[in-house]
Amino acid sequence: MIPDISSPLSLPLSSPLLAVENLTHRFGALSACENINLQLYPGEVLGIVGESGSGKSTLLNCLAGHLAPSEGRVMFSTRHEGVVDLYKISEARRRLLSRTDWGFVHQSARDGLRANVSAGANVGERLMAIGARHYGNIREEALHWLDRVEIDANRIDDLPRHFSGGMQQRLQIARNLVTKPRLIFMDEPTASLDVSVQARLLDLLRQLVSQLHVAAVIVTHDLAVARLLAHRLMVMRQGQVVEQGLTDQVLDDPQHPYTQLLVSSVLQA
Ligand SMILES: Nc1ncnc2c1ncn2[C@@H]1O[C@H](COP(=O)(O)OP(=O)(O)OP(=O)(O)O)[C@@H](O)[C@H]1O
Repeated sequence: MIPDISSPLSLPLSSPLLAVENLTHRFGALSACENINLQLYPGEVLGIVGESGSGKSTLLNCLAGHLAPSEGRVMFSTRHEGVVDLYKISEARRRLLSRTDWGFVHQSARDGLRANVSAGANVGERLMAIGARHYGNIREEALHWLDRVEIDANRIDDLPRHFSGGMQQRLQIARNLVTKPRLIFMDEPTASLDVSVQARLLDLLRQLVSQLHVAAVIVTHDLAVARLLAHRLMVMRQGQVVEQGLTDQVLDDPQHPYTQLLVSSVLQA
């Protein structure tokens, strides 16, 4: 039988892009996340959900190379150099990987954009950081990405602060995708937006992730966001993973009492 390579279920046929082994991070005596194991395959979207303080952002920061775990390893399959242990390579190599192989979309555009340079420069400078030098090509590529995130070409020279919240998030996405990463981390990418703006951004994210076959780890407290974007879900509580599985399975037939509570509280809202 020919395997269906379009299905996320067939992804484990390739090797993982990211493999996390027994990861723990402590802040003093507090275990913010504990003994986490996960694998993420190319093109797969993993949602991490849980209430405030459950350890989602700590885990995301450990995965994205921002925060060294107290224990355990984060193995990443790089484009050119095989599998590396993220915290055994130099800070400079980790920084380069974060520009070439992955991206990070922050909850607040303030953390993910440079406020004092234009929209075009926000996108273009990521290309320059990986060696692009030809001004015409950089501007053309920036225009292409502004178009992909539905920002009008005549806004290319505007500063991000003159954009609406939704446009700023779309610009942040363009800035991240311009270097064609294979993995993108997102920390509550829609949480700061109005509901109608959220819907448009979610639709765009869903399209881009699937068209570009980019893997993603998305942290959200919003189960509707998780349902729309994630193939697989991990539910965290007090630093531990209490349940994981395919998104529809976890949300439609939650097994752990905590997940049942999360799902039922949304239904009641
Ligand atoms: N820099 C820090 N120093 C000390 N404790 C921290 C630090 N960052 C987070 N914590 C603690 O670690 C635990 C997990 O926090 P974390 O921010 O990862 O949770 P979260 O699920 O992302 O929450 P939220 O949804 O509110 O962002 C919390 O108890 C938090 O108070």
